[in-house]
Amino acid sequence: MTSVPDDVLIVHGGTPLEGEIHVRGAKNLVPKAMVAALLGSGPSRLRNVPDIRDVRVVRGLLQLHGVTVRPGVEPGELVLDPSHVESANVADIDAHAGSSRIPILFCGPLLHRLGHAFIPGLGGCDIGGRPIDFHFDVLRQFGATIEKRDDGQYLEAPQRLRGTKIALPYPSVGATEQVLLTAVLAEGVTELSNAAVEPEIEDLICVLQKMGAIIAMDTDRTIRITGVDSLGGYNHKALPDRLEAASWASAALATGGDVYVRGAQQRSMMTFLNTYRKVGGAFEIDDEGIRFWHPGGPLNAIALETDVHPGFQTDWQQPLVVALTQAAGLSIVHETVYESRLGFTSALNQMGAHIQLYSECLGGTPCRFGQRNFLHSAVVSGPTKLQGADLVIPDLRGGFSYLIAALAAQGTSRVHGIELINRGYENFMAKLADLGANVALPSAG
Ligand SMILES: CC(=O)N[C@H]1[C@@H](OP(=O)(O)OP(=O)(O)OC[C@H]2O[C@@H](n3ccc(=O)[nH]c3=O)[C@H](O)[C@@H]2O)O[C@H](CO)[C@@H](O)[C@@H]1O
Ligand SMILES: C=C(OP(=O)(O)O)C(=O)O
Repeated sequence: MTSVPDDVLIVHGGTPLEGEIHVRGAKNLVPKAMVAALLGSGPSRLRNVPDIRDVRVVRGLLQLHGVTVRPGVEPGELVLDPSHVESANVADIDAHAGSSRIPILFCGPLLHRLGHAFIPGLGGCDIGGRPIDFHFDVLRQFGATIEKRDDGQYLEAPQRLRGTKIALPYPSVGATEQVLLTAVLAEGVTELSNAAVEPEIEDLICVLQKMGAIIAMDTDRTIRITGVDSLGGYNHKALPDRLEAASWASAALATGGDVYVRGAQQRSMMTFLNTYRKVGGAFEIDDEGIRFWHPGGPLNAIALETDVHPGFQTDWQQPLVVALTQAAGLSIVHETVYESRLGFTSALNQMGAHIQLYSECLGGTPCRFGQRNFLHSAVVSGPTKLQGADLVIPDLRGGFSYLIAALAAQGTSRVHGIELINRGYENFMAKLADLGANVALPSAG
């Protein structure tokens, strides 16, 4: 029998979410900008840092590597000082195994600084195989040697890493960041083709440019990096979390509510906003954020395909699927980024949704998973009334989706494993309370 986590939230559904919440810096940028501080000769200042688990994990890892991390003058500011990296004692690094996906990005900076690196096993959401072959292939191209042992990967750079010509088999976000964080101090020019160009990557490039890096982005997914001999610190305000913002937008739609997301930015959410409008959601953009609401009447079924940027971001998919259970007709969802990101729908079906999974590519575009028997397409038929249920959170976005479903449902749900949500949603319990959600921890009665 699988064990059920004992961190439970009791959700009494049926109340529309209404009010205002604030999103701060992006989970998918902030930890990487923190790693970039390792490349500098002086301290860096990062602002708009959210208090989420992935930030705490990277903070711990950086401290283990000799980086001093302390709060700055303004709330959400971190000052990262890498002056003592060379004398750090990393004996306890095993304790960080399985914590997040970020440790793999320490490779380039540590190789430049120390000539060697040890990377413990990675964590992150269980939504597919999540191999790291691209990362090691590119590091080898820069001149690193890699040895896999039982406890993790040992890397060495006997000489200064050299710029190289790299073509990624797929525009992987992490592998693109790996190249950036390695190429900036490598000798000569690196040309990366088929790069990922997500807004968080552009923001990381802004961070690196502030440190003294020379990075040019072409329009065709090619990034050219001219290596420099040294980098300084940076002062940067992290871009807001477009993934968290979209989650609250989906929650507003699914519960028939009205939520102002302070900090949400149109530019990084254009594809989401187009889809939101097609489904029948309303939004209004101002200089400080975006108001999202359900305008009344039926929602529209849509065809949705996730993709790399500028396509529909995969991390937006799970929360929006809950809103699609309330749309009239058949919606089609084709998940092309992760092979196993639709498993969370079986719990929605237990709540009354009608979602059928398929291994064929049901969107317009055949993807990498079509011939491989992965259930990566869904047909959602709606609208269906949802009923409260006992739910066990499977992954970060799936977890938030279960919260949305429980809030939209009639009756009471018990959502187990809520601690996982803290990995990417700052203070979500307080935000739920601010929006009038009827939720309680069991100990609070
Ligand atoms: C911390 C962080 O920023 N996480 C984000 C990052 O994850 P992450 O950087 O892990 O995602 P990738 O873009 O690398 O993965 C995309 C696809 O490439 C494949 N792949 C990737 C690397 C590799 O070495 N080999 C390989 O085959 C993956 O299995 C996946 O199918 O981008 C994803 C796609 O926007 C987001 O969903 C995650 O929220
Ligand atoms: C998949 C995600 O994150 P990670 O890469 O950190 O597992 C996510 O944020 O939805």
